[in-house]
Amino acid sequence: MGYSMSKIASIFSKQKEIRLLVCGLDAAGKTTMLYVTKLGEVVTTIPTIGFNVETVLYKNLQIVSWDVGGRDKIRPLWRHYYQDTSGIVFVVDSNDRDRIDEAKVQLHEIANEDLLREVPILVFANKQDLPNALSVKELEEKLDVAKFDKIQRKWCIQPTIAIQKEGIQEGFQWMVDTLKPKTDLKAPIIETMVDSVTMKDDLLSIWKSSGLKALTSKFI
Ligand SMILES: Nc1nc2c(ncn2[C@@H]2O[C@H](COP(=O)(O)OP(=O)(O)OP(=O)(O)O)[C@@H](O)[C@H]2O)c(=O)[nH]1
Ligand SMILES: [Mg+2]
Repeated sequence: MGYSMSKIASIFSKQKEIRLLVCGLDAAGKTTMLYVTKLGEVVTTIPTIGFNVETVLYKNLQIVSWDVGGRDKIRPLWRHYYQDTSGIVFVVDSNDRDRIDEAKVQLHEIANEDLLREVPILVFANKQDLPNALSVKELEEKLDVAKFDKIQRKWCIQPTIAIQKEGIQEGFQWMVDTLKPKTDLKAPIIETMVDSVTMKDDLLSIWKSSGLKALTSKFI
């Protein structure tokens, strides 16, 4: 399935600006996903070293990516990137059974961050091409997503093979469908604010023109 960033961006085109946080343990396939998304191509990656935040900007789509493995000392810095994040994309190496518990801990830690507590969570169950890969059903259990259900948190586990460009677009489509009702909800709130500004202007003009100001100033 070949596609490019513009196709993914068009999924998001009705939204203003979408900021997604892509994270996951090292070697999960985050950089590969970013490049597939950006270029529509699989590139050869080397491990992203240090606190290396990768950002892809395209039209109204902003994807910020970093790995969440280990480095406790720099963890407070991450908060800087949480602001205005609309959704979490958590990439898991489904084949790495030894580190699935570590991935679970990281997923729940990031999901519980104050600024991210209400955003939808898309889990890319990556490397589904490998013979030892955990299935979506198994991952649901291992990652304890039932916890998210309890608090009515929106989540989805999307199987992917990043190196074959499979499943990524479907995952982003879920994200935008999930974010849509939220965006629609905002419209009446904005209108109400505009209404109240208009109302305030109307009241002020009545106030000025009707001599009420002079009248009330006698009593105040
Ligand atoms: N078999 C298989 N390998 C994959 C897949 N996606 C990524 N890889 C490989 O996994 C390795 C790690 O991928 P990266 O994209 O560098 O992983 P990362 O999450 O950015 O890793 P860090 O930068 O270390 O955090 C690379 O050799 C990729 O080619 C996949 O779907 N299947
Ligand atoms: Mg990387």
